[in-house]
Amino acid sequence: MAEATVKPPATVIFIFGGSGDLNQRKLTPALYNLFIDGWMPEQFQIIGLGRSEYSDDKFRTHLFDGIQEFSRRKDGKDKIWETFSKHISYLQMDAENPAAYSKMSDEVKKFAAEWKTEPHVMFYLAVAPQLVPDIAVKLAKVQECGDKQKTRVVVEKPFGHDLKSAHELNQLLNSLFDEDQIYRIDHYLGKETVQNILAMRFANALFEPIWNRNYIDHIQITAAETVGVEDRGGYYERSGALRDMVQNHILQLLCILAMEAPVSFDANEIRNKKVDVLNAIRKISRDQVHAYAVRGQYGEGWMKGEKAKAYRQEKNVDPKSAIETFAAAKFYIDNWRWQGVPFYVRTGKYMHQKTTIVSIEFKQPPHYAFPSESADTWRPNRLIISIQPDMDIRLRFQAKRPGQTMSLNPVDMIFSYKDAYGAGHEPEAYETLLLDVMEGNATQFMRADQVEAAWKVVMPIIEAWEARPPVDFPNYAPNSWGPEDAEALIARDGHNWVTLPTKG
Ligand SMILES: NC(=O)C1=CN([C@@H]2O[C@H](COP(=O)(O)OP(=O)(O)OC[C@H]3O[C@@H](n4cnc5c(N)ncnc54)[C@H](OP(=O)(O)O)[C@@H]3O)[C@@H](O)[C@H]2O)C=CC1
Ligand SMILES: O=C1O[C@H](COP(=O)(O)O)[C@@H](O)[C@H](O)[C@H]1O
Repeated sequence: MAEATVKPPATVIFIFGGSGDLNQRKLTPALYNLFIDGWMPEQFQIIGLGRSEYSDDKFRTHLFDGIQEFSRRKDGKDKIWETFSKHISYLQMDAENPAAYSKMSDEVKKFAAEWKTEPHVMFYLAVAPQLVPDIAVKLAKVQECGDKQKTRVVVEKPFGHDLKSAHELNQLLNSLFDEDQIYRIDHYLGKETVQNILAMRFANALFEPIWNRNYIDHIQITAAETVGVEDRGGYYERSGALRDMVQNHILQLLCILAMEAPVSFDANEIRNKKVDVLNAIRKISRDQVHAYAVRGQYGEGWMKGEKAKAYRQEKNVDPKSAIETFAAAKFYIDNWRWQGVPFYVRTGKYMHQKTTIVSIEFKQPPHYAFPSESADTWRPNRLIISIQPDMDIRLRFQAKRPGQTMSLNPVDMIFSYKDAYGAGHEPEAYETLLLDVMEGNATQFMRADQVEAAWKVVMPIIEAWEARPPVDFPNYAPNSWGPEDAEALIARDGHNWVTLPTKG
């Protein structure tokens, strides 16, 4: 990340779930990296909240361990950490106890007096979703002690459990806070390569003219993980792959790929363009779900030489669980740009390869003038955007093989972030998004209507699956690409899922 020129205003950051996994793994490492790069405000305090008992020092050590394990910079206990850690403290409180909230107001007042300015206040809700409504109601009272315009509430995913609960949560939050105070976070939107799709599409004249149904045959999005559900069985049993990944991350990616060109980078302009895409996705009727969506659950097996438990054997998982750990679907967008172009998406745990890629496959040239034998090696033009772990963009096109015959074969033109900018300099998604919150930039966050529109897309699938428990679970092995039906979903249309070669 480039060095900061203008820093965000003085800010007190309260992290509900300060003692939790997300804070240790992602949030504090992100704030630490922002600090190293000079992006943190001159005056700031990070206050972790939770019921667990921690002294400030013990809490700092716990977070430092997280930095050592998870941060992109694993710096030792040096001067920078020493300075940074002075800005961290811990407040033991039960979020369900209304009386505890006065301690938060006291903290804000204390820092306002110390810094001689009324600070911005960020409430980051990194807690289980069922706690969010209650905390939000109580926070509305805390904000009354300060300047409403300086208060921001960050809500982690999952945002609701279904359309109804998401709508109710939106109504509640909108009754307590203004929409521009609410930051519904989706960390995929903070990923460098995801943001780069916007740059690629809208800062170049090259792609936009062919970015439509006239030239694009179909689009694929794969978000595959090599990890299983690990110790998140309790959460996952109420979620599943469709709610956990498709409703949010994958549909947001689809929006960025399919949206119309924005007039400006104003938050609402971008969100309007994205919500138009969601609203145009063809509704799948419940009785058509089997033709458009596939679910899977991993059984036991082997993963990279280690024995892997079946999902149904994981901690806090029902031994007869019908929850899917894999989901694939085909969507159509009914508008002028995308009519008839299928968007295939898939995501799963314990897949063969950790990879998030977008593949855009172009149509055949209208006329093939080359010798007929060269047609054997003809492959469609394909643009692959690799989001992680490698960050690159590769364009496949036909080239003439050197020699006296007109012999063609497909080649790749590759833009690699690592080669262009060096490795390890790119900020983590949470760095970008936390800085955006401090700066009051909501462009990469979801608006209420976007979240609900995304739920509307997946609800028929959820309802059909819940109404008809699977008979074939578990139906895929760890270290595979999911159930066979997922191959059939795309093979029926004459295509295959695209993968990149695994690196040595
Ligand atoms: N972990 C991850 O990688 C990701 C997590 N998320 C989301 O972030 C949120 C948090 O997840 P995660 O950190 O994994 O969950 P954890 O279970 O690790 O943490 C939950 C936190 O909530 C706190 N908490 C629970 N009840 C109370 C209470 N009554 N009062 C105060 N604090 C309470 C716990 O603190 P204590 O026990 O000390 O009270 C703990 O700090 C979830 O919504 C999750 O979906 C989203 C993306 C990725
Ligand atoms: O939100 C979530 O995302 C992670 C995958 O994130 P990534 O940045 O590693 O791709 C996923 O493991 C988790 O189940 C889900 O809740």
